[in-house]
Amino acid sequence: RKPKDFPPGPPWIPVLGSALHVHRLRKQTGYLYRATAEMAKRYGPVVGLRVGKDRQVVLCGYEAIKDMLSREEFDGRPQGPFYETRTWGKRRGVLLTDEDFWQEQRRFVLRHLKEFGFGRHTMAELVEEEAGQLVQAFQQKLQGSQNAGVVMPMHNAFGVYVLNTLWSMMAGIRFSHSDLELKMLQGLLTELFANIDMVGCLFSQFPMLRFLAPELSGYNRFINIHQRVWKYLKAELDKHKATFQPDTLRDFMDAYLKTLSSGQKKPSFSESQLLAICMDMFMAGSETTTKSLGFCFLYLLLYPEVQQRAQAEIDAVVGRGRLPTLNDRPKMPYMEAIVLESVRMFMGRTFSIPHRALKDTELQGYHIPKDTMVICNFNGSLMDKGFWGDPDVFRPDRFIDSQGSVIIPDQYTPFGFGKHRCMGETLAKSNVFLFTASLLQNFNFSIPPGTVPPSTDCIDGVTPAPKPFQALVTVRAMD
Ligand code: HEM
Repeated sequence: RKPKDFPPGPPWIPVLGSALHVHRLRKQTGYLYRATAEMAKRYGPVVGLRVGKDRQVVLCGYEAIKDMLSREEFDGRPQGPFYETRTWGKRRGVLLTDEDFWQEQRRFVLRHLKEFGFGRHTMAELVEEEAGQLVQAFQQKLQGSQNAGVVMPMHNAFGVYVLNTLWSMMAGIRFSHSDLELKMLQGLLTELFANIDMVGCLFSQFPMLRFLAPELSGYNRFINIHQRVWKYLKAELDKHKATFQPDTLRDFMDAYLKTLSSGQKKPSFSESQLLAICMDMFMAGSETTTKSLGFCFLYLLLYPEVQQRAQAEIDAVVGRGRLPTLNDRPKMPYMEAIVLESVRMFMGRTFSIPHRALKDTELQGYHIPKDTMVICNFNGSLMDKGFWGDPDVFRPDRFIDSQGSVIIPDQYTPFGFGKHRCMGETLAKSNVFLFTASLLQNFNFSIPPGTVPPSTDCIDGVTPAPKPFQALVTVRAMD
């Protein structure tokens, strides 16, 4: 039964709730974010659904999103098999935990990552090092091609470089580009992200399917992928334990191990929690930034004039004699605006991580019972025609005011806000900025001759991915 004064939405039928309606709309529109945006046109910016066992409220307008994200009673994260199976039956990590447990762990992660890289100076060194490696790898691929250039896939060109900036802080590791196991794990994660949604998946909404159809419902694959990531991280943790010295902390893993052995640790600290944090960072950190970069280069191909303006800014501020650094960033508003626009194009096609009402409450005049899942469809804020005017156009200028400075409107919410705000925003933006600026300084990117322009359609999933595309990469002439 629909609770009294619950937000309006499609009818609920026994067992399935509104699942069939959502499924049909998703098929028609191609994407879950579009299906719920369509519902918002009919029912308003706060849509109430039931999908299998889950009571969900989807927010599609900026006012409703702001209202929810800034209120503590919505700071819960969903509970249930989907959110617990990934950490073997107990809620662990920082991405999908809540209340005191999450607060203690979030505080610890932020404090110690600052020490090992989130601090301005170290982060700059790590990101600059990786950007340099990325440029070198492109130079090697182009060696001998003279002016003709090389056609190469661009949608997935950044995975290992992005992961390295984060993993140097977490576990002191820089992965090699020939690390086949890592490539395999990244491939599995991309596959996993394409087969589940932010709001769950078949076996989380209909938990009986775990037993009735474990293969068909994706349950077995979900377990298998998590087991492999877990095993990989556990092997690294074992290496750390074997070489751990409490007086010389090398990275975040060491800092956590020291707390575990201190005898004064709070009950939320455990070895499996350390592994869960690593898994969360591995998942939250690499897929998001890599895909933002994918969208960035997709649009740079489609909007060559944006690429040329960025190159003119890079030449004026940095020149060609050295690579760009994060210190150049304040003097490069157009490049900064490209970062903001790329992340808008990425997150405008998806949702926030789901929240959960911690008690019976109200939102925008509707009753929200305790334990309802509440999720923001960022399409409603980042692609709102009424606000942005031409949301589908890649136009970095929308973030630059008449004085030439960067302005970020409140409506720009891709990292969320409130207490669960993204923990990796600074790192993600630094990566997108420096990887893009370094590549544009040295190369031109264009649509390969004789091919059609790449599609801006994406692959649906937890985070949207650009469809595979290729670019003709040529060395920029020194003039
Ligand atoms: C372009 C890249 C990224 C985008 C667009 C993004 C976006 C988001 C969003 C929307 C949330 C949810 C906020 C909420 O629930 O209210 C989030 C949470 C989170 N992000 Fe990111 N993120 C990015 C990169 C990263 C990176 C690089 C890391 C790792 C360092 C990271 C770690 C996290 C964590 C741990 C959370 C959970 C925070 C919490 O619940 O307390 N993210 N992110």
